[in-house]
Amino acid sequence: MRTDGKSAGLAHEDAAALGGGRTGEVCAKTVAQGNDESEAACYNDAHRVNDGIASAFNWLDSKTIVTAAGSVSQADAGTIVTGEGGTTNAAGQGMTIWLTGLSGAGKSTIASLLTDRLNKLGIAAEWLDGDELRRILGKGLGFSREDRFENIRRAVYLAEMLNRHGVVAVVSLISPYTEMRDYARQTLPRFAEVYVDCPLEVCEARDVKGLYAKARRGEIPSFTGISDPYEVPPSPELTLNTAGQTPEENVNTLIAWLTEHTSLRLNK
Ligand SMILES: Nc1ncnc2c1ncn2[C@@H]1O[C@H](COP(=O)(O)OS(=O)(=O)O)[C@@H](OP(=O)(O)O)[C@H]1O
Ligand SMILES: Nc1ncnc2c1ncn2[C@@H]1O[C@H](COP(=O)(O)OP(=O)(O)O)[C@@H](O)[C@H]1O
Repeated sequence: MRTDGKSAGLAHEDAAALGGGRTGEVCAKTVAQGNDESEAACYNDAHRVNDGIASAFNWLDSKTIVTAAGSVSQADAGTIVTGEGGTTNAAGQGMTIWLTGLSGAGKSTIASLLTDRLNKLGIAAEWLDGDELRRILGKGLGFSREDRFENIRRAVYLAEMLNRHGVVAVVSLISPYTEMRDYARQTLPRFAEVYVDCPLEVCEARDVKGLYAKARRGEIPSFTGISDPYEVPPSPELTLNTAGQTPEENVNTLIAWLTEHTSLRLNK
């Protein structure tokens, strides 16, 4: 895939090159073997990747020129842009809201609600979730420190691409190491680290996916909080306590923070 800003499209093989599930080698094989059902699944996965990334390009304003060669040029910063979904962003509003915390802390719940709220407020926002990213783009990645870092690198790559076109990226990844989150902070243009704080005992009692029980039985090695570290962020932009508050209260706190500290137009 081109990363020089000259190409606005993502071809099927580009999605595959990102390393996603059936979009990689397996796809090449199934397509070659002419297996219709698997082939359709491959293309669906590739298109999901395409949709996620290409949605960044839905927010280009009316002054944006899309050339026959597929290159784009963005109009002046501050212009209101309208996408198919009816959301609007001003160029230069792209930022990343990075939710970090233990499994079961509430990252996905908050990220999903926040993305919805932003979209309803007319802000183009995309949710990049750990589980989903790993399913589509995480081919071969486990949970060693190196693999987690690679996972974060891929998420940062996508977030940067979305940000470049004014889209707010809402990222929910455990991202357990300070070094990894600092990499994201240094790489992304506008970045807010949100610590989704919940005591391990509460996460374990929730055990949304039954993974803590498995980890305690020794069936999942290197499980964050049980047999692998989680480094509490030393200075996040915001901490949300999910043990004592509802998801809606947490999202209201986040929206209030964004209103005060960013240029997002949230008072509509
Ligand atoms: N060993 C181990 N440790 C932690 N989590 C595990 C593990 N194995 C599987 N899972 C499931 O994978 C989800 C975490 O993926 P992430 O991509 O967010 O992790 S990381 O940022 O790369 O550390 C995590 O999802 P969430 O519960 O939504 O956080 C778990 O469902
Ligand atoms: N304030 C809160 N914020 C987020 N989730 C909460 C909150 N209070 C209770 N929960 C519950 O905790 C669970 C969190 O699960 P999830 O969002 O998948 O966590 P994570 O993505 O961090 O693994 C959900 O069942 C959710 O309903």
